[in-house]
Parts: sequence; structure tokens; C-alpha cells
Amino acid sequence: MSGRFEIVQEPMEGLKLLRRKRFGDERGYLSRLFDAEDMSDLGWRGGVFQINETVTKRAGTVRGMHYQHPPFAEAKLVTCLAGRVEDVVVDIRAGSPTFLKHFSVELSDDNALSLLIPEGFAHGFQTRVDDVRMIYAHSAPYRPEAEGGLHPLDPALAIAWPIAIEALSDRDRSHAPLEFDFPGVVL
Ligand SMILES: Cc1cn([C@H]2C[C@H](O)[C@@H](COP(=O)(O)OP(=O)(O)O[C@H]3O[C@H](C)C(=O)[C@H](O)[C@H]3O)O2)c(=O)[nH]c1=O
Repeated sequence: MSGRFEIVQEPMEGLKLLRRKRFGDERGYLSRLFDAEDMSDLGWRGGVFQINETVTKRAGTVRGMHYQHPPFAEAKLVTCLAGRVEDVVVDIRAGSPTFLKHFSVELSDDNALSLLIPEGFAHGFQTRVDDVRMIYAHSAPYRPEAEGGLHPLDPALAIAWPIAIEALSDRDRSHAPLEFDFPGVVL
């Protein structure tokens, strides 16, 4: 490991909360957002197929809970570049000891935290302030036909969003509640 990423917490198998080291001087700072060798040491498999940016205007907006089905299951490295969010992941790996359990953490431009999410998790977040900018590295290509989604307010998930949900896309509003026999994904 290069020392540019510190492992702060491993709340579930393969899921890692990282702190990015900032190299500061009188001008400001430099920090690394992705390092192939470090990420490989941390369990990232394969390359980076895309790096996405989202800008979310309104505080209280929720995006999620998204995942892709195998063979397009994807790992993600999620970072907040501006503002702050409550970032949430749900373990949907069939047979996992933490199946359908969720983990949530505040990511912000201040706290320099990133979440390394392995394949087999649904991901989403709620903005806590206006004008949030997020960046995601993805380990698989975007395949709309392989997309899956969980409803952010599904009682079976019991995600405690920190503030009232002010905005949700039509797609995210339309995710069906989990069936009692939801199988999850087999990786
Ligand atoms: C994910 C994706 C989307 N798009 C297009 C499809 C739509 O026309 C538009 C917005 O897509 P969507 O509504 O799925 O975007 P979000 O709701 O922000 O979804 C993202 O937010 C949650 C929290 C995530 O973890 C995912 O990375 C991602 O699914 O971008 C692309 O062109 N490429 C892509 O990789």
C-alpha cells in the first residue's frame, strides 16, 4: 500500500471505509482519488471501466439504491468532492452473513473519506446540503439492462435517512418492495 489510503473501517466483508491522505502546502493540497495498486491490494478486481460524476442541486435528494446484476456486477469507489452526503450500501450477496444489512456513513469534502464498495452491494446516498458533487469509479461497464434497484424507503431495509427526502427520480420511486424470498445476487 502506498500510504495514500488509510483503512478506517471494514464494516462488512470486502466493504472498506478509506481516508484519503492530503499532501498540503501553502497552495492547498493534493490527494489521490484512485490508485490501481492500492485498490488491487484492497480487493478491487479488474480495471476501471468508467468514472462518473453526479451533481445534485437540492439537499435531501436521494439517489439509489442501485446495483448491476452479474455478469456486470460492479465494485465502486465513491467520493464526495463537494458538500456532504449520507452514503448507504445494502449487502445483497446471496449467502452473505450480512445479507440485506446496510451500512451508512457521512462522506464529505471535509472528512476526505471514500467508500470502497465490492460487487454485490446496492448503493445510494442522500445529500445533506445543496450542490453536492460526487465521483464514482466503476469496475464494470454500465449496462442498463443489467441494472437492479431497491426502494430507498423499503421497510425491509429500514434505512434511517437523516433528513426528509426532498427529491427522488421516477425510476427510484418505482423500485418494488423486496419480496420475502429475495434471492440477492450470486457472484
Ligand atoms: C449509472 C449511469 C447512468 N448513465 C445515464 C443514465 C441516465 O440517463 C442518467 C442518470 O442515470 P441514473 O438516474 O441511473 O443516475 P443516478 O440515479 O445518479 O445513479 C447513480 O447513483 C447511484 C447512487 C449509484 O451508485 C450509481 O453509480 C448510479 O446508478 O445517466 C450513464 O450514462 N452511465 C452510467 O454509468
